[in-house]
Amino acid sequence: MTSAVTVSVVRLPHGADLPLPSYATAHAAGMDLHAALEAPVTLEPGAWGLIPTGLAIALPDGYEAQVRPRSGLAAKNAVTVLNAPGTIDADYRGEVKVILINHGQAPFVIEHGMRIAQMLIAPVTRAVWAEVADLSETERGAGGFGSTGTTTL
Ligand SMILES: O=c1ccn([C@H]2C[C@H](O)[C@@H](COP(=O)(O)OP(=O)(O)OP(=O)(O)O)O2)c(=O)[nH]1
Ligand SMILES: [Mg+2]
Repeated sequence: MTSAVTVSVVRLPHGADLPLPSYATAHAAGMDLHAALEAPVTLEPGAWGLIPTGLAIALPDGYEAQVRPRSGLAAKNAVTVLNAPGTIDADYRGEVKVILINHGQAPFVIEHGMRIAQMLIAPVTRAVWAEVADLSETERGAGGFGSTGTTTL
């Protein structure tokens, strides 16, 4: 059994009729987020929008929530999360919103209750700096951005 953390949640009035996000299968990593809309929203080709979920949450200290695309929307409609993965900070108390972009060639209509993205809860590691004059040497060194080539052989 995967461990679970308790996340406080408030359902805002415009999402009061929607179910809380839930895991679609026994071992799903993400909970699907629903659009909480007073009226349908149309994203024209190339357009993006901030889509409300009707939820405000309080994560435990040491955790974040990540807002990620749903592959079905991407594969079928070229609709994805513009800032993926979106970051929800543990100290954020505003409404969770999803920045959706329509990369497709047809308008995409978002209806109230539509499952538009998924949210993962993940532990956060914070860093402290150790400023030094030189970094340790490695085989890679400063090579990057394709320095190892692109062929499989
Ligand atoms: O997809 C997202 C991304 C962010 N947020 C909320 C929660 C997050 O804690 C807050 C700030 O997000 P971020 O740090 O990514 O945005 P910013 O542009 O740096 O804004 P800020 O200056 O408020 O940190 O906005 C969302 O609701 N959805
Ligand atoms: Mg920020």
